Amino acid sequence: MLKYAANLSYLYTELPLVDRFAAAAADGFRYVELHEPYSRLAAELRNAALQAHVQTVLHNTAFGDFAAGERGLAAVPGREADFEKHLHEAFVYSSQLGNRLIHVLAGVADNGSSAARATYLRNLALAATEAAKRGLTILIEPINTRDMPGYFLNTIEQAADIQDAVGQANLKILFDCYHVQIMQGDLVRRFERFRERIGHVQIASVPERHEPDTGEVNYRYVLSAVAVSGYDDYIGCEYRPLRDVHGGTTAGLGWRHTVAP
Ligand SMILES: O=C(O)[C@@H](O)C(=O)CO
Ligand SMILES: [Mg+2]
Repeated sequence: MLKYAANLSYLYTELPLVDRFAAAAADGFRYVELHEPYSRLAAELRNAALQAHVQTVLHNTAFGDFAAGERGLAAVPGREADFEKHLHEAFVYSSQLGNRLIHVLAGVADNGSSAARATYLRNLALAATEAAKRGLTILIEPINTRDMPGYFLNTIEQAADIQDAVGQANLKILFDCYHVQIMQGDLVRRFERFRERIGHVQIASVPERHEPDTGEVNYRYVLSAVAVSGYDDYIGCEYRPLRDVHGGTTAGLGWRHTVAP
């Protein structure tokens, strides 16, 4: 049985963030994930999760100045001190929320640049070393260049190369099927090939990023292959509900009965 985590940055956005924990629980989710928890006090979110009896499994390091185009800082030369602040903040929230996974955002940087690569390796080594002391796993996620032009990390192969260069066991790949399908395709074979390197999976329809029972990807097939592989980490439900217009996130959860093993 795969373990599904409701992404509270995309699902239940009809509600304030603290109320989304209870909404997810009411729909049967036992796990949730977040992009940026930093707009709320960690204690407030922890209480919301505790009261709803859901476990937070993942959050990201901060985007930074989103309006100015920042999408994280790990691969951005010259911003190491700011990256370290983001990392520290992520650890503080994880100690409050209890999640063991932190997605470190690479940021916008030229992935042909040796300075950006060196900065990324330096920051990831630091993040993985500090995370290991806390029993945490650091994730890196290839993101498609259509949604995030200029983002440093775009393919699973590039992520595996970075993983090898950092060489720390608690640095894993976040395999977001939505991004992988847009950039590369061959989802099942690629998942199987990199299976041992993957620490988290996310799903959404392609190309619209709605519920996984719409769009071009056959998630019934893909998720069955993931289950058969013995994958026992989480599946993040990171989509923008199409059926919001018909009455909110809950109305679009039928896919859990039709495509989810
Ligand atoms: O796929 C995504 O966009 C996210 O998983 C993320 O963390 C960055 O926005
Ligand atoms: Mg994702």
